[in-house]
Amino acid sequence: MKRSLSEEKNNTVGSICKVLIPFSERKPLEEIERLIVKGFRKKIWKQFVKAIDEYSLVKNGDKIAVAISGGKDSILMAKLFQELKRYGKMNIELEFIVMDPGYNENIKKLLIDNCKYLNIPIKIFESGIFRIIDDIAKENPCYMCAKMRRGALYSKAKELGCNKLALGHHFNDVIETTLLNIFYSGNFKTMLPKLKSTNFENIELIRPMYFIREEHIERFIQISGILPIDCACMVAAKKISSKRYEMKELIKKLKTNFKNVDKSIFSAAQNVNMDAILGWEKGGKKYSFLDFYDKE
Ligand SMILES: Nc1ncnc2c1ncn2[C@@H]1O[C@H](COP(=O)(O)OP(=O)(O)OP(=O)(O)O)[C@@H](O)[C@H]1O
Repeated sequence: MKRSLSEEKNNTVGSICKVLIPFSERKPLEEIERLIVKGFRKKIWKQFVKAIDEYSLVKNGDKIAVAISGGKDSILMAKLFQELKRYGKMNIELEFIVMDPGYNENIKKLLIDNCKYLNIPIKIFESGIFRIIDDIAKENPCYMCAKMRRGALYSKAKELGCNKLALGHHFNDVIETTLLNIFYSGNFKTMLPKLKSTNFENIELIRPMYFIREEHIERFIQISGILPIDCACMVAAKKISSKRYEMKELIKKLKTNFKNVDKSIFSAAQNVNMDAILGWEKGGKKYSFLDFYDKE
């Protein structure tokens, strides 16, 4: 029997969805903005600026589409970009884009209300992705959804004349992805801080929250009194998030014995020793250490 999307959501979303309960009423906007550049200067603001500098993510004249899902990460990212424009020396233009995949009314209302309160001028566009995925991608909904979502965001960014698309992935997303790839795909591949789109010319994807830790984002959101969207997926939230959740728990457990284990996982992608690796892929071509063994 075919279940409706709302039934599906009730059945799939549950224990792994972390709901962030605000510590207090929403703080006034000026206080929230001050919190970003003062209270969380070291843990959030400086990390944001560091990623931008270290990986040259933003340049003068950029027009950046800041992708907002309404979750904690992208809400903070939007505010960070506004602060960068306000205080930074860079001359950039910002567009805040929200793709509505078929959110239910309450979720959409919460998203719009949060952005209005935070003075984030969003442009919402509909994609109908949840419905399409529910109909055509029963086997691998998360993969299809992520692909379609990326496509929809790139298209909108291009339509608005942007040369960059910013996503709110953070430090924990990066190391969890690295582990997911090792454990479930048998490859060593991380999430990069920037990449050029192969399908959409002249547009670069950037991840300026690359160094920011999730715990600091959560704390900032809770102190600000914002109630972000959580688990808005209505199709298959549990499938991929449960694996990600597994990685989160594993890292947490490992940290009790070795507190820098997260840093090590992150650094591993910066320190790949090509003299001690069996095989690799570059530009779609596979190589083995044997290809070079007798030539050295
Ligand atoms: N519906 C959407 N509209 C616009 N951008 C989106 C949407 N969904 C995801 N994104 C972008 O992709 C990023 C990663 O998406 P993912 O679903 O993994 O989010 P997340 O880790 O839960 O982060 P967030 O807290 O921002 O939702 C988001 O931070 C956001 O920048």
